[in-house]
Amino acid sequence: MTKLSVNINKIATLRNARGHNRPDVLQAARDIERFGAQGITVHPRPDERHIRYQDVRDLRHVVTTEINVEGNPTPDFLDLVREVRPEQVTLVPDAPDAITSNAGWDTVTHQQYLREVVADLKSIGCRVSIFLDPIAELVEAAATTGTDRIELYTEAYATQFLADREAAVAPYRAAAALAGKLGLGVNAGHDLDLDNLAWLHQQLPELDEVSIGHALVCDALYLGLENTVQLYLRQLKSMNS
Ligand SMILES: CC(=O)[C@@H](O)[C@H](O)COP(=O)(O)O
Ligand SMILES: NCC(=O)COP(=O)(O)O
Repeated sequence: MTKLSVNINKIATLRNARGHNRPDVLQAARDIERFGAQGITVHPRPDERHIRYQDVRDLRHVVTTEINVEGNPTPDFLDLVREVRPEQVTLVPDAPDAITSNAGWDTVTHQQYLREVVADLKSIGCRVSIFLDPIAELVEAAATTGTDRIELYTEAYATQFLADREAAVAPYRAAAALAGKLGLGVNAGHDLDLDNLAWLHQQLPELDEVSIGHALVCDALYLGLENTVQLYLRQLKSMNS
């Protein structure tokens, strides 16, 4: 079964635009779970332009499924996850000023560093996932760090999907199969939407979880949050049920 973890960053972006508490990020998380999502993802950035560190602390008392906290393991980030102890931490090598995540880890170059971070996070009970591009040597190097999972960075898939869905998915299918052989779980995320999700899901039987935020929140403006969450869940049903 492939789980849907909804990234609520963009709900916080809207809230922050006015400085009050509308929309209420914690209530949104509760509702998203009630609508059927199996997890809540947040990616607090150093400038706290959307999810704030305090939101992550508060979510710990609200989320009953799983919290997935994404980010670059800076000292502040590591202090936060040590305090909150989310079910999953996804390591993303983004620069402080990145508009959004724009690269995966070079797990070959940063193998030793990642090994230390992974061990630290696993020692406090977090499942760890490493965000990377679908390249065999990156998957192999990730496996040596002790990580539980990888998260395949799907921006390239999403960009190519409409022109050639088979070419778009081929490297992801190979990377997921390799990860499975190496004993790693497989997550995926970035720019997934109602058009491209079902094909990725059908082609990657190893897929444990997708985290989706930007497109899902955009769709919710037109379709409503409950309906939207259920439409995304439906894309993940074909091989699950
Ligand atoms: C790792 C990843 O792909 C997501 O976390 C994405 O970067 C969302 O972050 P933003 O909401 O800041 O764009
Ligand atoms: N890990 C990916 C994520 O959380 C959401 O990415 P996006 O759907 O906002 O592009």
